[in-house]
Amino acid sequence: PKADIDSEWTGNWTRFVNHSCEPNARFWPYRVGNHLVMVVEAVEEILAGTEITADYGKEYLARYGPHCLC
Ligand SMILES: C[S@@+](CC[C@H](N)C(=O)[O-])C[C@H]1O[C@@H](n2cnc3c(N)ncnc32)[C@H](O)[C@@H]1O
Repeated sequence: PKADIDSEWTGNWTRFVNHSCEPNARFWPYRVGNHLVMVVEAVEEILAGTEITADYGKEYLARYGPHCLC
């Protein structure tokens, strides 16, 4: 099943994760009991002060426009 998570109006710090074609983290779904949660998981060492980015995926970019700056 597919689900959309919209963080436009509420959320935590993860709502500020921007897209990158060379991301240092990824959105990764986990099921916790009956809940589907999305975690932000590092895919490489991220030094303090580095912007955390993730690949939004083709579907998002096709729908909302190419935000890719690389
Ligand atoms: C989840 S929000 C990310 C946080 C947002 N930049 C902010 O300051 O609230 C997603 C939105 O951020 C912007 N965005 C994300 N990645 C971007 C990028 N690489 N270049 C330009 N805009 C980006 C787009 O407007 C996108 O719809």
